[in-house]
This record gives sequence, structure tokens and C-alpha cells, in this order.
Amino acid sequence: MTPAARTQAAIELLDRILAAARDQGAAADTLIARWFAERRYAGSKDRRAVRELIYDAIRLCGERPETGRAAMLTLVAQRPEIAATFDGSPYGPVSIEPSEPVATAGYAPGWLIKKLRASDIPIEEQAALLGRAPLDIRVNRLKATRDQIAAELPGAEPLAFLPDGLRLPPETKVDQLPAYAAGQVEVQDAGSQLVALAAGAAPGQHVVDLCAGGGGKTLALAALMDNRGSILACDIDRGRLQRLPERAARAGVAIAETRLLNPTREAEQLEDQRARADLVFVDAPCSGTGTWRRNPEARWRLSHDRLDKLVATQRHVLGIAAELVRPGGALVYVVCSVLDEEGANQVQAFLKAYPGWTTVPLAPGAGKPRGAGLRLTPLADSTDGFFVAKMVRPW
Ligand SMILES: C[S@@+](CC[C@H](N)C(=O)[O-])C[C@H]1O[C@@H](n2cnc3c(N)ncnc32)[C@H](O)[C@@H]1O
Repeated sequence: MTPAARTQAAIELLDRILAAARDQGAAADTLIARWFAERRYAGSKDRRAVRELIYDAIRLCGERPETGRAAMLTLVAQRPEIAATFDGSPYGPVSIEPSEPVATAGYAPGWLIKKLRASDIPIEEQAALLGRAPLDIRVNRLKATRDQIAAELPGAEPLAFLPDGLRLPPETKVDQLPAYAAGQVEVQDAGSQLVALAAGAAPGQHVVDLCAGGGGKTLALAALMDNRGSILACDIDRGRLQRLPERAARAGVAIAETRLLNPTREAEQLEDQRARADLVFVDAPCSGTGTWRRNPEARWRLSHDRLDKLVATQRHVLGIAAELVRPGGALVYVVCSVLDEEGANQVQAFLKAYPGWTTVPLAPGAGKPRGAGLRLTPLADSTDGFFVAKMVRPW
């Protein structure tokens, strides 16, 4: 592809990504992969170049741009050398008119910037939310040691505070490593590893992972439990949950069982678990403001209404979780968001609604206290943004 054709491809893909963000369609990565699957003539260098143009443009625009071209013109304002690719050539974009609309640069839509500020996320932190995410892996201590894996992987750096974490050079193809096929490593952001560690799951315990999804944290918890005890991994999403058994088998995790829940009947379906769990882990659905480094277009999917619905769902799953904790047992609440309404305020409301429950201060070596919990941010901790809190049920 010529440089002009790459710019035009990025514009067309941005149009699809913007429409999907507006209509709650597929993620940018999925749309890009589909587009290239239909265009086999594009080589790996073309893919990389187009992807970079797209993500650079997305990161740069605060409000959702009207068109892909307006987004790309914002990038041109920052990187004038791209302007030459608007050359009107057969596969390239038509030349730039001086009066053309350009999207507004910024870190997020205005209403979200207000929410971030109100949650004490200053401008430097807002910028870091849109940085490039590093490539972190968790060594599966059931099958290997961190030293062993680090010795196999050139450039691997141990992650501070994480006994099993390694940061890899960004171009590493983890899924092609023999250690990956052998279940010795999993791709997992340092923040995800830290919140699993902070939960304090111990060997022999009975744990309910209420929002287990594909089991990323279930597997981390199982390793920390030394594969002893039991984990009931639940979710309402069949597609996600059904990936878990295969992943668990690869990782040598033998203590996880799955249970698909119906979103209106969870309490009934979990009746046999009532007041039984030593630990209930709630990795709740959230706005994902802490993962914009990976999905920067996600900030255009949010709205006041959607955020309110997520906060209500979080309250709902917390209520279900509370009933499953045994007296003296713990409930760990996690969101990959830095907004207080999903984190500190949610826990404050829980403590008000459940008198007698207490919080445990968490000190996993990173993060800052926020309300009754702890917040991790990309700028301060070099992790995705997270909020985590641990509540203990009275005896
Ligand atoms: C942040 S994701 C979980 C990610 C997962 N723990 C991991 O580490 O990969 C939140 C999950 O909560 C699930 N969920 C939403 N509502 C739920 C409910 N009422 N009960 C259980 N799970 C729910 C979603 O389907 C989603 O998979």
C-alpha cells in the first residue's frame, strides 16, 4: 500500500470505529482485524502503519469526532508530514481544503473530564490514561518460576510488588511462546495481578469469583491458592465463561468450577452458596476508564445513562455477593475504573447498606488509598487504572 492508501484505509476504518462507538458495536481491534482479513494484499507493515494512524488519531480526539477524516485531520495538525498523503491519488484521500472540519483534541468528552476531575484525576493522570500500555505477563507459579521464564525471554523485567509478574518488550508475541502453550504464562496487566494478590486468597479456601468472565483473575487466584481449595467461577455471559475450562486446563488449575447465571435469578441459582464463601471476589462490570490505554475509543461509548446503569449493576452484584460471604469472610470489590462513583462511593454506599461490615486496609505495595479502598493509576503505578476494596462480614 502507498502511504496515501494507508491514510485512506485509516480514515475508512475510523468511520467504522466511530459508528460502532455510537451504536455500541464491535471494538476497534475487532473492526481492524475484520477489515484486513478481507484485504489480503495488505502486508504486515501496512497493517502496523494503518493501526498506528488509527490509534494515534483516536487518542488525540476528546469528543467523538463526526467523521474519520476529521479525526485524521486532527492528527495532521500534530504531525504535518501526514498532510502530503492527502494527494488525491487513486487510493488516497482527496486533498485538504482549508475550511474542512477538524475534530477537537482532548483527553475525553467534556462530561467525562468533569467526572475525572471530581475523582481527583488531574490532567497529567488523564493524559496517562491514554498512554501506550506495556506488555505484562503473569508467570503461572503452578507450572514455572518467574526466574525460569525470565531467563527464557530476552528483555523480560520483573515487576516490582508482583511475585509472578514480568514486563516484556512490546513486540513479544506471547501466544507464540512455548511457555504460553505449556500454560506457564498468561498475558495479564500488572494491575489485574495486583488486585488478585490484594484479595489475599489462601490455599484451602472456598472462593466465589462472581464476575469471572473468561477467568483471567480466577486463574490468578487459583495459582495464589496453590491449586488447593475451591473456586466457583460465575458469570452471566456464556461466551466468556465457556472459555474458562480450556484456559484452566492449560494452566493446570484443577480447583475451578463454572456456573452460568441468569441475570435476574443469580441469588436463587446461588442459594447453595449462601454464607459459605471465605472470599467472594467481585470484578464488577464497569466503565473501563482505567483501560483506555488499550481501548481508547471506549470513552466515546460511555454516556451519563450508561454510567448510571453500570453503577446500578455494580450495586446489584455487590448485594448478591454479600449474601454468599460466611460470617468473618471477605468480599473483595474491583473495578477497572478510576471514577469515584464506581469505586470509593460504591463501597461507601455498601458499608451504609450493610451495617457491621468493616474494611481492611490494603497495602500490596502500589496504589494510593481512595475512600475505604485503594486506587491504581497508569501514571503513578504503571498499571491499568483500578479500584479495589476489601470488606469483612461481621461474625
Ligand atoms: C470486568 S468483567 C470480568 C473480567 C474477569 N474477572 C477477568 O478477570 O477476566 C465483568 C464481568 O461481569 C459480568 N457480569 C455482569 N453482570 C453480572 C451479574 N449480574 N452476575 C454475574 N456476572 C455479571 C460480565 O458478563 C463480565 O464478564
